[in-house]
Amino acid sequence: MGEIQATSPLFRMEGVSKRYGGVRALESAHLDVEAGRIHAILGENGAGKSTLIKIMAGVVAPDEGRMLLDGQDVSFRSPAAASAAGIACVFQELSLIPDLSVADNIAIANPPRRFGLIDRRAQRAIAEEALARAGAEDIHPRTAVKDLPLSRRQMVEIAKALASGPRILILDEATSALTAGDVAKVFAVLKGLRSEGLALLYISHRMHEIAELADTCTVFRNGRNVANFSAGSRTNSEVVEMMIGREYSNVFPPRQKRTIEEGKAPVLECRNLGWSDRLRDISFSVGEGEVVGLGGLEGQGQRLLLLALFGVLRGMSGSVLIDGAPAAISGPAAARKPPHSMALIPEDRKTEGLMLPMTVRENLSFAALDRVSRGGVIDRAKEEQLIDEMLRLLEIKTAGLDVPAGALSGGNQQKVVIAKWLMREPRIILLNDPTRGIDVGTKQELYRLLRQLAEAGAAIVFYSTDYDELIGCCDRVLVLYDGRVVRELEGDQISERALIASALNVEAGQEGTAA
Ligand SMILES: Nc1ncnc2c1ncn2[C@@H]1O[C@H](COP(=O)(O)OP(=O)(O)OP(=O)(O)O)[C@@H](O)[C@H]1O
Repeated sequence: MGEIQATSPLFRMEGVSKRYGGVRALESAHLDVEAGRIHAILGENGAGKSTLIKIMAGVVAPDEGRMLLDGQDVSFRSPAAASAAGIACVFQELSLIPDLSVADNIAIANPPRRFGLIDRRAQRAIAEEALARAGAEDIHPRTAVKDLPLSRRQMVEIAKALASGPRILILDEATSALTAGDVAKVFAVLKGLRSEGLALLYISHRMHEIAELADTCTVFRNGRNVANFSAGSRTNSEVVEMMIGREYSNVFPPRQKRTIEEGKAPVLECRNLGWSDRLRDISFSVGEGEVVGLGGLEGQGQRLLLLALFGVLRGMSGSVLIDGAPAAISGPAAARKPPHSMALIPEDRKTEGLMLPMTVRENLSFAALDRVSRGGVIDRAKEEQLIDEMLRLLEIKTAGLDVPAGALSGGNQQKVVIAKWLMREPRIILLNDPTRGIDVGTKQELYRLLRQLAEAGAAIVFYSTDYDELIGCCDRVLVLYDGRVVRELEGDQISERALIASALNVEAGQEGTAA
């Protein structure tokens, strides 16, 4: 249990609970937050982390318990009330309005006025200062948010939080959409804010981020705070065990030594794929049972390559062969169906993967319609059995099958997306950085599942921004740079060092900037 400080902390939460219907999202939670410290909140998907911070940020009202700021009881009826008290939040889902400019978004809650009108000049100055404080001075305040890539939008989000002049800054997986360069910048900014005396709450599933940033850690499990300790005083495995409440062993399943049958065509082969100047002369093949990784810095063509294979891009040059025969994949609908039987597991569950107002059952059974219906009639027993299997395999935590997908925690929503695709039993599985926001325990299950699918004959292409994942999961890794494959690493050659060196394309000495 957490040690309680003798002096009163900047912020304290005592015995806070929150239930959603029958689900206990938070159960008698206790938390002390100190000024000048970075406090990591850890826990598996659905442990209650987002609920905790939504309560702190005035988004959700607790059912019971109290909160104290500077030793005084506080309760926030709205996000504006929490913000006025000095609590700002950067959520994992972006809150910016795409059609407005960066400056409008930053000042939206409190625009500066002059003679009753919005003072554009003052607004721009506020935005410039906030962007500079967030280490994003390169973003122009007049740019429309919709014209910025996701990682830059996230920086605007951080600037927006800083513009309210918070004493407590909460970041809920705020770095999961950032490029490595931006993450390094954000970390420097956060450390600077710490030395200015801000209290920071940091939620992330990435253990190396916690190790680098945090001073204090609190672990939540099933809505309760189960441990509180100084960062660095526990090993990673110990921390994970606290999170998942069971023993934790090696994350990655052993890599298989594969022997490809002579004369057998690879399941998937691309020859000289090109698309505008963004994909250039890409050739590779994936055999039955193989997991081939795509590595490199973000934005080097990896996502486009997956879209190209899935039939989304028009006007591609080169050819794709499946089982040795030229494949004419006219679009995603054709890609999904036999004989191709492809699946593309997306990273962005909100726009590509899930129908949030629909129930978990509807989301899942819709995907597997071909497998659960015969002659146009849905076999309910079969549907139930398939869905059950997936819920168990991926440890999806939901109050039931008939709740809307939008009521699941972020990580659990992503698991439903993965389940949805895997239920179709695809033969070619394309994964687009699918484990963002997924807790370490479930990642382990996912890696095992991928291995099993490969062993059952699937061919897998796995793009990941997480080096550990490429090292642990893949038989080979193709590193992309500026739309080309610049290196192919195999077996034990796949190391962090090799991946980083080839990602920067240092050996080839090629000039260029990463997008
Ligand atoms: N609006 C809601 N309606 C119903 N249940 C909810 C709602 N919001 C959260 N829950 C449930 O509360 C529990 C805690 O969810 P919460 O989002 O706090 O988890 P989390 O620790 O942030 O997870 P993740 O790491 O996946 O983001 C989950 O079981 C979730 O399904």
